Amino acid sequence: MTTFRFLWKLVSYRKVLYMLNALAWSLIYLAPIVPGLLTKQFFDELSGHASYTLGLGSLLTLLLMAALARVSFVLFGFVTDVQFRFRIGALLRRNLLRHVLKEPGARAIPVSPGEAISSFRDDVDQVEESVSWSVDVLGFLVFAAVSCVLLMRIDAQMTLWVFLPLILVVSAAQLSTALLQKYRAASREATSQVTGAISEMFSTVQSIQVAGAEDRMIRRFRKLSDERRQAMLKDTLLTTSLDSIFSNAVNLGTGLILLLAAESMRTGEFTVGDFALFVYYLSFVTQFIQNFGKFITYFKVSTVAKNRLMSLLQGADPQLLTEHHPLYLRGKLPDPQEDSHTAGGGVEAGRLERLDLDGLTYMHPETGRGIHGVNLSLERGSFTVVTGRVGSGKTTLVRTLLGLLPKQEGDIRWNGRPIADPGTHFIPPHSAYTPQIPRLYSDTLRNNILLGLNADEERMERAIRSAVLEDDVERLPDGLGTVIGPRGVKLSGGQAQRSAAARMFVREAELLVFDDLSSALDVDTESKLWDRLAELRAGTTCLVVSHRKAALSRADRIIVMNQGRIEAEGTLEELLVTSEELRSIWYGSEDRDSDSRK
Ligand SMILES: Nc1ncnc2c1ncn2[C@@H]1O[C@H](COP(=O)(O)OP(=O)(O)OP(=O)(O)O)[C@@H](O)[C@H]1O
Repeated sequence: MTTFRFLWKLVSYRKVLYMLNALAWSLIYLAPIVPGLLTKQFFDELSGHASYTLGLGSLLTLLLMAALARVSFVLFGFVTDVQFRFRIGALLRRNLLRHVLKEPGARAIPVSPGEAISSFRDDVDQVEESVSWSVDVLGFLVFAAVSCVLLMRIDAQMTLWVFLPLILVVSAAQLSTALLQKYRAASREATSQVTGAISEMFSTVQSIQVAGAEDRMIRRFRKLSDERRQAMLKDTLLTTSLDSIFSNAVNLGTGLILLLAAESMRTGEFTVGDFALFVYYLSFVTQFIQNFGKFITYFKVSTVAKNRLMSLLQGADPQLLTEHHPLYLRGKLPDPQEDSHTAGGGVEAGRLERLDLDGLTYMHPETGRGIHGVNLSLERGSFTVVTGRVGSGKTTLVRTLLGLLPKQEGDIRWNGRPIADPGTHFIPPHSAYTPQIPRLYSDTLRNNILLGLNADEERMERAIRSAVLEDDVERLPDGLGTVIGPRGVKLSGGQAQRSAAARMFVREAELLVFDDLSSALDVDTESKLWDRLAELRAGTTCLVVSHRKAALSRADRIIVMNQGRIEAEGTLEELLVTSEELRSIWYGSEDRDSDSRK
């Protein structure tokens, strides 16, 4: 999508507002025409060259009225500008955020969160700036046309000198386009690298301290900051140089006019009023030429911003970014649940009888590893354990099933019905999931478990009991109302995992998917958790990634993964006889389990 088309789509989002804004700024730019003519009249009257007289009082009144009119236009212009800018910026951010939220969870953004935030903030601002300045160009061109006609009628040759700098400015800006884009892209990239590094450092303070890596982190941060300084310097230097070209070209024009005017005035062809009009308009032309130059710069820079925003779409249709949607700036917001249902392609509640995976394939593009041709069937109420060595593809399998990674081949069928978009289907009440590393927020434990769900106390208590969390809740200073710190740092690893399990249980979904839930639990707690799950949620289908005996010994069926494929499957008894891989996991697990008990 070209930058012009991209900006045009944004303009057409609020056409009327844009036109009002353009009208306001055209009037602001046109307004100096009147005081210019009045000033000419004033001087012509004084020097006796006026063809008619208005009188000093009338002239002053008219000048005052012109000034008041301009002030009102400026106020109106600022109101329309702010309203318009806010709306197109909000639309861009809304569309981008919607896309990010709809992307398969594990690949939501292609950059670090810090870099994405910097794009949401700076790139959108840049685009806003460019659209906003476009109305100035319109106003300026109208002013240029009107003042050109007026001045041409007085002295055509001199008029040329007034407008010559404009041609110089446009040519200079055009010539430096490629370089400016390159420098701006580099400075934006360097800024995102720094923002990304700050966000990574803040989120991994503990790991940095434990690894004693403070000095190395600071060195890396210093290097990134240095690179940013250099990139910003080049960018600012070029932008400032362009600015100075713009203003000096205009100063040159002024000098030439003064020389020419002096000559013409001596010969008597040029009145003092004409001179005043030229000088008066020239000051505005100077300001407008600079603004025009700014617009050209912003337009070029917005190409860089547009490309960066598009890269966050990860190959999706670029039109998504400028699609027109309501912003709900006034009144009641629509129910988000309803919205996601209609947008998500239909989430019909449905009791799970049978889930089938047929030839499911996902290879991580970065490593070419993942899962290949996985076939699997889960019956209602079954407890299936996926096991295998580190890196055998267990997590990739459950993430692809849930639509957190986009499947590349294969079919998923829910009660025999193909699921086209797993990402919108495998959510509560169909399924709930606990990832390997639970994500908790700096809020109360209750809010972390509910995440906005409207569940009654009884349901909450059931979830907490299923997750074997009741004793921990009792010991917390404010029970469920205890704030658990950023990313749940006030909880132990096991408590965090069981809180994430409670979050899953409270959703009372048909299918529960656990990815290595029990890795921070002791054997007794884990056993209790599986027992309670069986007792409190009979009929729930469970898919569990684990290598631990507590889970393996309860499994109706075990799937053994090796290098992204299913190597063996069956009951524990069968596999202990037939699968070498399972035997090594089972007996290895014995050592690990006894270690964890020590
Ligand atoms: N985000 C990623 N990008 C690139 N390759 C990945 C990514 N995640 C996993 N892989 C690769 O895919 C393969 C399967 O990884 P996966 O995480 O599914 O294994 P796993 O069996 O769950 O391992 P673990 O027991 O350590 O969780 C591995 O070879 C891994 O290197």
